[in-house]
This record gives sequence, C-alpha cells and structure tokens, in this order.
Amino acid sequence: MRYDHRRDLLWLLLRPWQLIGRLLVLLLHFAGLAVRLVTQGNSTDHAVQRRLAQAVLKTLTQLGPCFIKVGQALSTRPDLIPSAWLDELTKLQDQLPAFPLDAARDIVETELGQPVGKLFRTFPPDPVAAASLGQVYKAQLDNGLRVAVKVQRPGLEAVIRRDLVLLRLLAMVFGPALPLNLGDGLAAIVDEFGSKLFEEIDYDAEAHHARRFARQFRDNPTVAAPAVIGSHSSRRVLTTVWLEGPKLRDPDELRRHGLDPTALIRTGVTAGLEQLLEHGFFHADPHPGNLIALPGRTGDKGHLGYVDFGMMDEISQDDRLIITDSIIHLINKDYESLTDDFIRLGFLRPDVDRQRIIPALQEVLAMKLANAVSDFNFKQVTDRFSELMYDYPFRVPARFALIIRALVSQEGVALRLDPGFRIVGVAYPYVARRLLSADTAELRDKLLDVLFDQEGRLRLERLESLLRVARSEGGERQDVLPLASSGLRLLFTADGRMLRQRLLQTLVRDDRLQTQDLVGLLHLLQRHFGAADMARGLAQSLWKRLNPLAV
Ligand SMILES: Nc1ncnc2c1ncn2[C@@H]1O[C@H](COP(=O)(O)OP(=O)(O)OP(=O)(O)O)[C@@H](O)[C@H]1O
Repeated sequence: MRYDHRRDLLWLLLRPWQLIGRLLVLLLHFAGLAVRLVTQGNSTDHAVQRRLAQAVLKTLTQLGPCFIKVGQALSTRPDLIPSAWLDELTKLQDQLPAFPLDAARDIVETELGQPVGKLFRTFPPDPVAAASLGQVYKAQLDNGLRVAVKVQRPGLEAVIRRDLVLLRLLAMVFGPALPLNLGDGLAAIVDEFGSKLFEEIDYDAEAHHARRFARQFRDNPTVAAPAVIGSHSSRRVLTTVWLEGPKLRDPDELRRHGLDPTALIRTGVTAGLEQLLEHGFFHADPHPGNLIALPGRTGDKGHLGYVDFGMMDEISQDDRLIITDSIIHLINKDYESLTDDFIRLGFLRPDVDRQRIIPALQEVLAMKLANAVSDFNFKQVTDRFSELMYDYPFRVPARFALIIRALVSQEGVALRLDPGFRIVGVAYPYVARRLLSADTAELRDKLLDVLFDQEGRLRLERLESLLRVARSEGGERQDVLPLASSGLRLLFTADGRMLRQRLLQTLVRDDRLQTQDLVGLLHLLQRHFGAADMARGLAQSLWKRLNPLAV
C-alpha cells in the first residue's frame, strides 16, 4: 500500500468509468474557481483575496478527503500561497459527516478477524470524532480498559489513489499556467504529498510512530503518548489507551480541571523543541484536538498527552544542528551567518545576492526582535516571509513543510490559551540552556564556535547574552545553577579537553598572559551565579571528577 504514480495511473486507466466520472466532477468544480482566479486573482484588495480563499476552501471540502488534505498541506506553504489565503486555509475543518456504525463494525471485524462483541466489552453507536480519513470510537476492552478505536473510512485507499492520479494529471497540464511561485515542479510536489498521505492511512505505520514517540519521552514525566493495543490494531484499525482529560482548547475549562494553561503551553512548546532539535522525530499535527491535558498526575499542572501519530516526520542531524545554529545567530543578531544558515538549509540558493538579502532579513527579524524577545510572533514572521518570498528568491524546501506546520500549529495552540504567549520566549532559553549544558559532542563544538572567535579569543559578550537568555523563560527567572555545574564539570572531564585548550590559548595569546579575559570571565560568572554558588558548583564538580563512586 504505497504511493507509486505510474502503477496508480495504470490502475485508474483500467477503470475508465471511475476516471471519467471523477475527472468531470473535478473539472466542474475547478472551472468555477478558475474563472474567479483569472478575474480576481491579481487583486490587491485583501477582502477580495479572502473571499477567493474561502471559495477555494469550500471547493476542497466538497471534493472530499484527498482534497481536504491538499488544503491542509497548502496551508503550510507560504512560498506557494499568498499570505491572505493562509489564514483561511488553516481554518480548513478536518471534519466530515460520520459513516454508519455498520460499516465501521464491518471494517473492525474484517481487519481483526473477530466479531466486535468478542473484541470489546462495549462499543458505542456514535464516534467521538469523525475526521477526513477515519473516525474514533471510545470503547472498552474486556478487562475494563477504556480505549480509542480509530476506524478508517470505507474504501478510502481507492478514493485517495484515484484522486492523486487525477491531481497529478491536472498539475502537469495546468501547473505551468498557474500563478504560483514553484521551486520544484507541481507534479513532484504531488508525489511528495501522495507518499505522505499513503503513510498517513497506514495505521500499522501510525502504531509504530506512536510507540517510537512514547519511547522518546520515556524519561519525561510531563509528556505522554497512549499505549497501542497491538491485539486490536491493524492497517485500518488502530486501538490505543484512552487518555482522559480536556483538550487544549479553552483556558477556562483547563482551569476548572485544576490545570494551569501556561504550564501546559510550556510543556507543549518545550516538548515540540525537544522533538525537533533533540530526537529529530516530530508530531507534525499538534492541533488542540490532538493535545490532551492530563489532570491529577503529580503536583505539576502541566502534563500533556499527544494523540494522532499519522503525520510524523523526521529531521536530519545536520538540519537540526543548522537550526540550532540559526537560533543562536538570531540571539546574537548575526544576520550574515543567518543568511548562510538559510543557504545551508536550502531556503536560499548559494548564488543569492547576499547584499540584498541580509538587510531584508534584518528588516523582518530585527523589527520583531528589536525591543524584546516577547514581541516575536512566529505566525507574523512566516506571514511576512511569505510576502518576502515573492520579492526575494526564498523557497521552502519540501522537507520543511511539516516542520513549519508543526511550529505554526503549536504556536496556534499556545496563542489560543494565552494570547500574549511568544514561542521564542521559550525557544531562545531552551536553545541557550542546551548549548551551555553542552551534553553532546556536537553541542560542545557549537559552544566553542560561539564562545571563541577565529583568533581564539573568548567572546565574553556572547557568553553573557547566552546566560541572560538562558535564565529568562516566559518572563520568569530560571535557575541557571545546574548549567553552571555542568559547564564546570565539562572543564574537568575528558570531553572538555578542547574547551581547556581554547581557554589556555585565549589566556596566553601573542606570547603574553592576557589576564583581562580571565578577570572578565570571573566577573561575569560572579554576576550570574554569585561567589558562593560558584564555589559550591566548583566543589561539586571537583568532587564528581575526583570521587570514583560519584555518578
Ligand atoms: N487515545 C486517545 N485518547 C483520547 N482521545 C483520543 C485518543 N485518540 C484519538 N482521540 C480523539 O479523537 C480525535 C481524532 O483522532 P485522530 O486525530 O487520531 O484521528 P484522525 O482521523 O487522524 O483525525 P485528524 O485528521 O483530525 O487528525 C482526536 O483529535 C482526539 O480528540
């Protein structure tokens, strides 16, 4: 059950009645849209553009699951879609009328090979949610455990296969005439989309993703993923343990459950960053319906459960490090290096006119960051970028579409619960703290790059700015002492050899002892940690280093 455009085309050609019937339906729907696009597409009036976007939205919804997913995918492509349309497309409701219970029971019985009455103690007549690809029932196993049973829409695979073939044909015929800013050809975009969609309707793959996600957060008590009940799951049925709790939709409802919306946002954003920057495997659809607040776990009021692992993606180690770099460059307002980061990630071509780009970047980002990190709104910046993309040769490499979706979606949840929330207010400290704790070889290298210039001189102002950022989170002061201990520990371990060498180099530059750097460093550390804490951190680090029994 994989996407293969050649095989699928052949499959549809062997079913000419389906091909012709559906092609007519599509052409009829798109003809009306095309007329409006030709007559109004170039209008600069925001209201006209919004109405156009609404018409697109309506057409996509009418055309069913595959096109609803197309709309959702387009909403993550600011390089393809005018900014006035993005807002409308993100409203695309992934809800369709439920299919009948009998059809659902048939699918469960065919897939799992037993009658529903034998598999479940109770199986309700109505689903709790009916989305474009499947619907979810809250059932009960024989042992009393409450479970979520996701059943795929009947005949979904064939519908999607048929629509993808036609979509690809239409893209090839009409693509060149569309007023789109296309980096890759439209057919290649359809192929990428098709592969992802086929992955999404394979619930075996989803079960695998759910387990991997749960393993990833095994040691983090604030994040949970429901266990998969393997005996009650297959390619088209997925049974997971029911997570009881309110969705991340309404702050008042959360408070009524004794939960703290701000703590939940922080858990969500930090978990999102951890997925992106540490594990490289992330949930690309963290919308409010898929995030469940879990009350009563421990004293902490910010425990969060994720569901729906259909849309997951991976990010390479190289990309992760470049993104970490770019956040550090943002912290340091180093727009030249940031331009290099964009080139390395593929958002800009290597031969781009850097002298034109650097001021533009500065304008978009510096404007948002000038006063305070707390003014930065990711959505505004992506909107502004989508305008820039028409004037400058920016493009979104296909592998970033889901990362952007995850970030915008996560920020959407956060803003819904707290309109004053700024993702960067958590992201900056998170990256600064990770960098300062330097607990992987790559991060240690990165830390050295940030702290020392090309002549080997210590850049105290950078350490200062990292420490300042690391200790502020969401406007609150955080304890940076653990960072101090891990930093000091680094000085005494084998891993810290490079750091020690660099420090020595900086002290004995130009054949002279440069004590002013050391004095500056000591002053800075004292300001941030206080003399007593520094002495304590030093003693602890030495103890850990010298005592073979200490862990
Ligand atoms: N284990 C669970 N515990 C509690 N609620 C669940 C669980 N699994 C699913 N749900 C609820 O059912 C809804 C639909 O499930 P899910 O998102 O997996 O289906 P979907 O077909 O992929 O939907 P969508 O396309 O909207 O993401 C979720 O948004 C959530 O509200």
